[in-house]
Amino acid sequence: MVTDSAYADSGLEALHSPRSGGWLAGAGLVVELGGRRVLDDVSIDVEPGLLTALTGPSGAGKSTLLWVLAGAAPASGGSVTLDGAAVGDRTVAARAGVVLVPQGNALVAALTAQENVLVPLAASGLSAAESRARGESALAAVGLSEARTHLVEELSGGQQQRVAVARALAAGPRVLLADEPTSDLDGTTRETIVALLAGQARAGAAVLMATHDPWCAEQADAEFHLDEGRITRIR
Ligand SMILES: Nc1ncnc2c1ncn2[C@@H]1O[C@H](COP(=O)(O)OP(=O)(O)OP(=O)(O)O)[C@@H](O)[C@H]1O
Repeated sequence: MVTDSAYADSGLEALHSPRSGGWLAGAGLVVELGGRRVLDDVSIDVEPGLLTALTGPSGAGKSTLLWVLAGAAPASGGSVTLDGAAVGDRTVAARAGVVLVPQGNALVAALTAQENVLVPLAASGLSAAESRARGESALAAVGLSEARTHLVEELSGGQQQRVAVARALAAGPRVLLADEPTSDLDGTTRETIVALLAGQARAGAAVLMATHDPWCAEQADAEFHLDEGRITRIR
């Protein structure tokens, strides 16, 4: 388990919005792609206050499940709810505080690290000063203060991954869905990122992390395992 002190050392506490976390639930989800059942009657609870791991082999359906839970991809069966209310499309889910860190980061390569973090904050209606403060704290927490003015296309894969996590944390999400957030990171940075995700959960958010990494899965409070579209709760 990642300790709270590891998180406190990150200096990110002040970022967390006082908004309480939401309980995100997928029930009986079915997704078919290319004639194949990628999610087969999948049910999952992403509970506020917990860091939950989603494990499983490559191609098991982890990314698909995260996208469906985020309202970013449709399911042909089942439902996704946040605190009992249906999660609509991505716009509605985003307004409700559901933040997705997709595999591949989805950063804008021609903007700086700082701009990538600030744009969604400004779009959410925060003042410029508040956005800047949150952005600086988030980038500092992932160890990228000095690189904040670098274009994303000039950053390494691991640095880009950290920018994507900083962008998500700065938003103060109620629900954070992170797809392989540590895949390109070295040991120490990996620990920092997992500590930040755990800290977000301690602050009340529901956090789901898809991961191939057994160490990352061990740090989580709960674990679901997907294999060939079928889900099992491990703990
Ligand atoms: N657009 C698509 N059309 C057809 N099949 C798809 C499509 N997107 C994904 N798939 C298939 O769905 C299955 C699940 O993919 P998904 O990316 O969700 O798995 P994953 O568990 O996240 O894998 P990884 O760990 O390698 O990222 C895979 O077999 C993949 O080939």
